[in-house]
Amino acid sequence: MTVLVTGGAGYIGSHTVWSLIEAGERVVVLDCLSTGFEWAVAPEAILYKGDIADQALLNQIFSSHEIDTIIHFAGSVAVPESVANPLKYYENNTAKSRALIAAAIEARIRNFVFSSTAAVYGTPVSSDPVLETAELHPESPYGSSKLMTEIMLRDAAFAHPEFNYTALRYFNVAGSDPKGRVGQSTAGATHLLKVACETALGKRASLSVFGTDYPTPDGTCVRDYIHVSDLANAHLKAVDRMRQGGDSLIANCGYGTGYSVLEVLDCVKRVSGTDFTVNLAPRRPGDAASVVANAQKAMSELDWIPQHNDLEFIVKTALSWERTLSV
Ligand SMILES: NC(=O)c1ccc[n+]([C@@H]2O[C@H](COP(=O)([O-])OP(=O)(O)OC[C@H]3O[C@@H](n4cnc5c(N)ncnc54)[C@H](O)[C@@H]3O)[C@@H](O)[C@H]2O)c1
Ligand SMILES: O=c1ccn([C@@H]2O[C@H](COP(=O)(O)OP(=O)(O)O[C@H]3O[C@H](CO)[C@@H](O)[C@H](O)[C@H]3O)[C@@H](O)[C@H]2O)c(=O)[nH]1
Repeated sequence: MTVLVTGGAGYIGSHTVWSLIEAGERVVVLDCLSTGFEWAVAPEAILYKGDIADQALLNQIFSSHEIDTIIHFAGSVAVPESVANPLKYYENNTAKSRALIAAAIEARIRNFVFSSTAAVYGTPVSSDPVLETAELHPESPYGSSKLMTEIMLRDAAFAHPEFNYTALRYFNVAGSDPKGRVGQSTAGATHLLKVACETALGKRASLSVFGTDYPTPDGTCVRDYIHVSDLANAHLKAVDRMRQGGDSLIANCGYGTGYSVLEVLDCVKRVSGTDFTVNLAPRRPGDAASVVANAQKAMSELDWIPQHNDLEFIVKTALSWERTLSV
């Protein structure tokens, strides 16, 4: 049995590929390297450079390897970019996922794990950690593009009972491999923790806080930051569960603790020992005020036990990876 990892040269995908290899899995990666890196793919994995919607390439992969599971990370990931260029997101995240799901069903692949997101919730009505059953109100084209894929998976799994999926709704993924092999490497990132680490190390002159008038304790947006290695491990648990006959599942992946933008910046300043310049700026379109996970379902259904629920550890690993990158 072999696992096909789309987007396995990217940030979360490359960490998951390393975890799969360490668990003794055979791994094939499909990645067009638009934001990923060939060097990030564990050497034991076989890399196909190409697009997830390339039917001929998918047929070649399916006929050359005994794929029983697809973990589908490939996609476009930046909320502000999705506001500026929504059709890119509906194409790369929704339309191309449809093509991949269709090919998987055609090839009788049984298990499909999908990278979904907390962005499907928008700002939850209640300030309590959000459950999977909460109403879904994405506030950006990115969130909508991911929700549409979840809906396709739900309907496809209903129509094809032999096809099962797990949609993991990631909260804000951060940090890097504690063994130092991979980390978040794409230049021009918009993610808060990555931008803050770049600023702390002098790669950017300053950082802007987008919005200080949100209905949150300090007026800045609140997010649930999860260490990338814990998230990678949740995928392995999802694969195990599906192989043992577990049916389709949607589960949050976060820690259940919210940090405001200012709290994150304080932590980066403390850990790095740098007092970098922070500018207060207007709100960024597409941002939800506050979203924090209730991850009980992932813990009970997947038997997922997070190991790195500690913002300082997340920041330390993110900083140590950032130091290895020249730009
Ligand atoms: N980073 C986060 O905080 C976060 C949170 C929630 C969900 N996600 C989801 O997790 C997944 C991985 O995100 P990431 O942060 O690792 O991003 P990333 O940009 O580092 O990785 C995406 C990978 O997919 C590849 N790719 C993109 N489009 C492709 C295509 N059409 N065909 C083949 N390969 C393609 C890229 O080259 C890259 O290697 C995404 O689907 C993203 O939406 C990320
Ligand atoms: O320079 C910056 C960058 C970000 N922020 C703020 O920090 C918060 C977090 O932003 P960011 O790190 O960009 O994450 P999100 O917009 O919450 O989206 C991330 O988290 C989602 C899950 O919650 C994923 O689906 C997305 O792929 C991923 O980009 C938001 O309030 C931003 O406005 C700033 O104030 N300044």
